[in-house]
Amino acid sequence: MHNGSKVTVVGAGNVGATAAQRIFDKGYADVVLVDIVDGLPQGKAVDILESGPVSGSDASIVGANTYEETAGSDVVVITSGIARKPGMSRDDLLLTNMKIVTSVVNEVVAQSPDTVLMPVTNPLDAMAQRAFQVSGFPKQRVVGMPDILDTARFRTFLAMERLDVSVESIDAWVLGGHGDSMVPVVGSTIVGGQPISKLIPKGRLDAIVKRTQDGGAEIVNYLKTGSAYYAPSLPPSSRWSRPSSSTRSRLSLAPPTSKASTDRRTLRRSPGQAGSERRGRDHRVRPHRRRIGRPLQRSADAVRELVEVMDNANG
Ligand SMILES: NC(=O)C1=CN([C@@H]2O[C@H](COP(=O)(O)OP(=O)(O)OC[C@H]3O[C@@H](n4cnc5c(N)ncnc54)[C@H](O)[C@@H]3O)[C@@H](O)[C@H]2O)C=CC1
Ligand SMILES: CC(=O)C(=O)O
Repeated sequence: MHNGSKVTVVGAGNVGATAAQRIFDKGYADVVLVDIVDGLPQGKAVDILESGPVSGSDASIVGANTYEETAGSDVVVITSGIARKPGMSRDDLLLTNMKIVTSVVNEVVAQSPDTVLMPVTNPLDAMAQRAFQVSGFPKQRVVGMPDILDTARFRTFLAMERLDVSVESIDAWVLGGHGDSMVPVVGSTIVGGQPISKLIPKGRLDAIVKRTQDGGAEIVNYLKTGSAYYAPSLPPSSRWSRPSSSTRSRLSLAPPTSKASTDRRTLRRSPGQAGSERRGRDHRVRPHRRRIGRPLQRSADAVRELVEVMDNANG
């Protein structure tokens, strides 16, 4: 059932182990699960492997505390790092996770120089930027995950408004960074061919936008000892192997060579699929640029501040 691809997942905690399980279950790739905790990735990998006869997966999965097994990975998903607790923002994780992501990227790139890096660790935009800097990869090979999550949350909350349609019929987009200032684009949200503003009153839409922006905090406040991991562990690699009409956009990052270029590049979540889809998306978002321009600028500023803190920390 698997297709010969190899995905490494670094971090065998909540997000990493769940992502590994999903990739394995679907047979998208053989999986290497890496963690610094002795026995943790090995134990989880064997446990997942033993589920193969039940899930019907013939993929392989191994756990490791070092990186030799990861050699030749097509994709490396980076989930290693600390997660926030109630009262913390994603940004509070910055310097601790910067050091972890830096060392992990050095290790994985040494083994898989042609891989695609997919950082998940928070604060995501800053970590993706870090991975980009440390790896020296072209921006197309450093792809942050969160817009899949943010957009999934937005679509879920819209679907809860008794629209009586499948979530698959809700075509929506969230732009900007994966932080409190993310920008759900109400103006380009379409349900069954209808603009969302025709189906849901403005007050409710405002509340849905806010709930999407606070989606991570909502779950942290329930869990108290960690953050969300089921929705965040959607295996993005499946998007590459199985593109569909509901393919979401992805965030790619480029170097902050100037304020303007940081804004433009940091905030462009480029569809990771066909050029035709990209043109379609641009066409849909362009009319709303004026309305979302300022919120996107705020989101870019927030990301830039984090990148500057990292640069000053010189880690
Ligand atoms: N961008 C996004 O949308 C999301 C990001 N996250 C972030 O993902 C990260 C992981 O979250 P969880 O899995 O819930 O945390 P967790 O605490 O369950 O797992 C983290 C794992 O990383 C491992 N680790 C730490 N340092 C390491 C290193 N140097 N090398 C290898 N492994 C190392 C730990 O041993 C632990 O097993 C957090 O930073 C969290 O904020 C979580 C959900 C969504
Ligand atoms: C953890 C996180 O970033 C989220 O749930 O959005």
